Amino acid sequence: MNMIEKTDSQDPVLNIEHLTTKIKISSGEVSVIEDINLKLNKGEIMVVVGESGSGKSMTINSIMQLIPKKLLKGYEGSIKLDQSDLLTMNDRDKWKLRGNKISLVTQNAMTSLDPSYRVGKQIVEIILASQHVSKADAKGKTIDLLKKMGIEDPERIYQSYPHQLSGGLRQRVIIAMALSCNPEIIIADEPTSALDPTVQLQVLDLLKDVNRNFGTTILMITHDFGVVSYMADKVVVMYAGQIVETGLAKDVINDPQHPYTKSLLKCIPDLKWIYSNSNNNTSLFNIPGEVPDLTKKITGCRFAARCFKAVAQCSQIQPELKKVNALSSENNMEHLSRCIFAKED
Ligand SMILES: Nc1ncnc2c1ncn2[C@@H]1O[C@H](COP(=O)(O)OP(=O)(O)OP(=O)(O)O)[C@@H](O)[C@H]1O
Repeated sequence: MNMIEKTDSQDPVLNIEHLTTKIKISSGEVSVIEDINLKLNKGEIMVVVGESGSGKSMTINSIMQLIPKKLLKGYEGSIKLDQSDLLTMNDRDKWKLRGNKISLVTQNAMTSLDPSYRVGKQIVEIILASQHVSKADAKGKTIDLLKKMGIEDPERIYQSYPHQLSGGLRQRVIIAMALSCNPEIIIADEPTSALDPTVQLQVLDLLKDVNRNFGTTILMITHDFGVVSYMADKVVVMYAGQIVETGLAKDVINDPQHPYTKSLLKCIPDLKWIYSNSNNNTSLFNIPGEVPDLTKKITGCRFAARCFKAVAQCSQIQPELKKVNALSSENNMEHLSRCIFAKED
């Protein structure tokens, strides 16, 4: 029986429930992400933010099923794409569903492009593999996509090799490539972190255009809250493998409840140009200490050792995610925080 079911437009495009991913380590196993819940509706931009080691890549690699077999111990929970659970379907259905629905945009365009082929040919190959079109139509579609990515001379870029392009142009090509199989979701893994600041903004703008013009749902990961405030409809703040705060981006930015979120917000040099009503401190700030080693036992809140608000109770009891009083009542997105001091609904 084919496991791929039809989508109801009301259903989330991606629905992750209680996802825990365990990997093998020399002393046994460790949960690198724990009890992750994410719900993405069509056309939304969700940004997952956190420092290095917070579990962003493991979340994306779990969705993309990219964790090497020799490292993976197992998954718990579900990852539903259009109602079908990637974790319970057979490999053939899984690759077909994933291949047709999700495209990945990575931070280093050079690793996604084959240096020995002209970029146009690489996009044409993807179109020919995913759609029943002629070679001439695939070329026409590629030129059209390059044009839609804001590339002024698409014929020249089509004929170029990856190393002949600037970082920004390469990232535009990668986004064109990601769109070439008409995905419902683009997963963007730190798509701008290898670029100059001015080019970063152009690529973020391009992703916003893609979201608006193609209706593509975007799940992005970043360590930079500036990117969250510029891009996100919804935000998920991760720390040490857990979600510590989530909600509509404007609620979380204007009324952060978790001390980790507050600290990340303080790390942004200047938010005012984006949120004119923001009262955030504009001085540069670093969070002292490091994300804990997950292979060691942690009692209590995982952020307690670095938290400016911690009390004795914080290192004794692990807090649950609890619903806080959201600023906005629109949308069905709850504002949740994993802190005993979060103001309850
Ligand atoms: N190959 C691995 N072996 C052991 N532990 C790993 C491995 N890869 C990741 N981890 C652990 O999994 C946890 C989550 O890491 P992950 O790479 O998802 O974080 P991240 O937020 O994506 O960080 P970065 O921004 O540096 O990629 C961390 O505790 C990390 O040490």
